[in-house]
Amino acid sequence: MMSSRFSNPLTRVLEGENVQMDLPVSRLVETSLSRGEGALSSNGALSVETGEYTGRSPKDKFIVHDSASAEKVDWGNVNRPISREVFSSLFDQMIEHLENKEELFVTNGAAGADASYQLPIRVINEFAWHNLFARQLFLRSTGPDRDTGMEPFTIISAPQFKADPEQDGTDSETFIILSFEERVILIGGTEYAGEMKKSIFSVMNYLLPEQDVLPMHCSANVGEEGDTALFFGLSGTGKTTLSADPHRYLIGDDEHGWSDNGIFNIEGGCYAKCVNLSKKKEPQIWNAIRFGAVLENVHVDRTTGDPDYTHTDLTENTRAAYPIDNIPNALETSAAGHPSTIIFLTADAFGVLPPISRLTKEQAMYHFLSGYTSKLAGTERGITEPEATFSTCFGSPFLPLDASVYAQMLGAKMEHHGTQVFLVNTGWSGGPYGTGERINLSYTRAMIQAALEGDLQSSEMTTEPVFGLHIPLQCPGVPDELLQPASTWEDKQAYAEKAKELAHRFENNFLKFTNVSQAVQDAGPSSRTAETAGR
Ligand SMILES: Nc1ncnc2c1ncn2[C@@H]1O[C@H](COP(=O)(O)OP(=O)(O)O)[C@@H](O)[C@H]1O
Ligand SMILES: C=C(OP(=O)(O)O)C(=O)O
Ligand SMILES: [Mn+2]
Repeated sequence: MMSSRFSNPLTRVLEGENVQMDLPVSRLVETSLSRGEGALSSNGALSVETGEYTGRSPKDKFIVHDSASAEKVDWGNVNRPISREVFSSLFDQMIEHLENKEELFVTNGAAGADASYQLPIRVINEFAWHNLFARQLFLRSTGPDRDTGMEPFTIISAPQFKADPEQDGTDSETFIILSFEERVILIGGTEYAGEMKKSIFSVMNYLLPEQDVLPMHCSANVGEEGDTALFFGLSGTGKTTLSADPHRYLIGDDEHGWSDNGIFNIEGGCYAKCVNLSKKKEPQIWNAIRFGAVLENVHVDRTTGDPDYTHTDLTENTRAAYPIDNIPNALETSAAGHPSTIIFLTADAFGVLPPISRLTKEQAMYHFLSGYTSKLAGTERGITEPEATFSTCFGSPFLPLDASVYAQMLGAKMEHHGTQVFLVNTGWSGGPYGTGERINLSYTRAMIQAALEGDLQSSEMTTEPVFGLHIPLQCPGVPDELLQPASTWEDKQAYAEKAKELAHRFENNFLKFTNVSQAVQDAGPSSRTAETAGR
């Protein structure tokens, strides 16, 4: 197996007397509490605060530029190169930092529920609650029969270690650095636990395509008939919420692989947004937050210990992390057959996309490449209100390779398996963000149910003129007028203008895709049509 010049200091750290290896959940909770890292809330979950960083720091994320990555990575604003020297110096400093700690917490886990594609991972933390998070979010002990002899990918997360940008060559005191050559991820300066989860996702996005498996930023569930559904979407668009469906079996809430055998979950837990969480609207998630779960930056009443999900005083990006089996109908195998339906979730802050529309094969490719949505407040540093963005494959912050790699794989698989695709707007309607309203969750659920149960197949469709989207005239449980975006806007002229503006954005964004067939290019909106419609 690979022997790296870094493995020795790592082995030294792991053999240190300060290491607490693979503590069970109850001990990790106890230890977090006794170290004063958090408090128990009345539902039994451990509640913690992460200080200044309450969302991801994409601008502080780097990939080491080395012989392994040089030719493979799609370098740019998302995948920013950093030298081996910078990595190696930070690595050495972090090792020293860890060796000086009174206690260290190490969890051995894995990513990828399908044994053929499983990656062993090891997480080294200075905080017990981070180790609890890792234990709950990643796949748990792989067991001796799964011991492939593969060197684990190691996360070293030491938020109290802060870089000195002048000396260390980072952009700030915070850094997330992935080295594919050394199979190490360094995280310093930030306590937001989502960095650990999403950096392993980036690793899987790098490794799986080599094995002919498509990694996907999507949730997944399966119905009684074995009908698998995937829900792609950028953060906050509803992957976790909509995949927790009492009528279907949950496979995973955020990251999956699609191989020739079907789909499998990459993780062992869920990471739900909690803002305005209500027992009535989201009972599965509400009930999943209990002992062993971690509440991150949720306001907890000091007297009663009750979480108050309406508070956003620390951040809008409040989170709950829990093992997937806290959801009653989670599938034990974490795997299912080839998807029959794919749903692209978009939170449209312009308020012009229909709440549900059916996509042709070409439109599906067009929208997958475009990845139009809004960044919602709080998930990334600096985002305070919904901001329109195009995020290729609905997950560009996590894709080390050129987007076309993933898009081509998806196209081929959808074609081969005859997967039907819908675009679902879980964002605004009746006007843009600020004027319109967020589409009611119960309506979104009804539309998705209809799509999955085949009720929209026979429904009559109308073609919306600007984006060429096919909108059902009717959907059980949803008022007809809500289905047609133009009819939800009082000011029709304003609607036409906004639609045109969004169409322009789509067109401008798509200019970068030069290698795409004419049919796919033609499947996008036409701002010329929009001009006519606006007159
Ligand atoms: N129509 C809707 N569809 C889905 N989610 C909605 C809708 N309206 C409001 N929400 C809220 O948006 C958030 C979606 O977050 P989540 O499911 O965690 O997203 P993701 O998993 O994609 O990051 C939840 O807080 C949910 O309550
Ligand atoms: C955890 C994140 O995303 P998601 O909501 O998609 O899980 C994130 O973007 O930090
Ligand atoms: Mn989620």
